Amino acid sequence: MSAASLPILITGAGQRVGLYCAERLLDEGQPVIISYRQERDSIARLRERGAIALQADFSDEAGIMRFIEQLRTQCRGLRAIVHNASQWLAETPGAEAEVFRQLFTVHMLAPYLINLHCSELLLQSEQADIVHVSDDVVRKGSANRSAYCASKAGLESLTLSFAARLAPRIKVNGIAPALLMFNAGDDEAYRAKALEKSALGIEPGPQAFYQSLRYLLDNPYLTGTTLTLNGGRHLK
Ligand SMILES: NC(=O)C1=CN([C@@H]2O[C@H](COP(=O)(O)OP(=O)(O)OC[C@H]3O[C@@H](n4cnc5c(N)ncnc54)[C@H](OP(=O)(O)O)[C@@H]3O)[C@@H](O)[C@H]2O)C=CC1
Ligand SMILES: Nc1nc2c(c(=O)[nH]1)N=C([C@H](O)[C@@H](O)CO)CN2
Repeated sequence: MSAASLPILITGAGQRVGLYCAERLLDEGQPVIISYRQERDSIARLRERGAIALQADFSDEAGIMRFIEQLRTQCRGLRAIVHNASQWLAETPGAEAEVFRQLFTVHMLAPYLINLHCSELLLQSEQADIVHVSDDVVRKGSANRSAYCASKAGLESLTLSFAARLAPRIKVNGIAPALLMFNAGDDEAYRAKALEKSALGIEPGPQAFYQSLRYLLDNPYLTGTTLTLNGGRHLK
């Protein structure tokens, strides 16, 4: 079936980067399915534009499997799956194991189970892609967010494994961003320090990410690749 008519699934697209990508795909006439955890005004706007929005909490296996069952009733095939859902959690003292479990579940178990159970939907599309969203911090580790970093490193390993497992019919790649968008609570000192960490010193916004996603979706000769999108952080 022609790729253009089948939807692209973006997980965690109720806000920020995922929402921006969903809006841009809809602008281009691409059908979209999103998952979201919390109800937001953005969800209604996406539905008004024709997107299918499925509520899902990937904090345990049961929630992931409920989403997969819902998804399979909503579409007969998929053009691509973008594993964007993520929590940027630091380990809170005394709750380290629970934080680690949550991060492993959303960043590794959810993509793993969704890929296992939904790759047959991708096989309905002439062009088929899976995109894992990791983090440039995997490159050197993180003293402050070790569990987050480890879970994203595991996701990068899944990129390699699924690329080998699903070739040649399905391409599997990743994007490893550094700072894309600050959060509302980030103060000036934090912002200045974060900008200083890269050679280009900018907050690029979600459009830089979307350009990378477009590249992976449009290029037929890429699989098992994780794109660095970090403003030259590795040069500092
Ligand atoms: N923003 C940045 O500067 C950077 C982002 N990245 C990566 O890029 C991607 C997009 O970043 P950004 O837009 O900031 O991401 P967000 O922090 O906004 O998270 C995206 C969505 O993930 C959803 N989510 C979180 N936990 C769960 C869960 N357990 N089950 C289901 N959904 C969940 C949230 O849903 P809800 O809001 O409904 O709870 C949220 O809207 C992420 O993978 C992130 O790790 C990497 C480096 C830098
Ligand atoms: N799920 C999220 N992951 C990350 C976020 C975020 O807001 N949500 N933000 C970052 C930072 O921008 C970091 O890259 C620079 O300080 C990392 N991951």
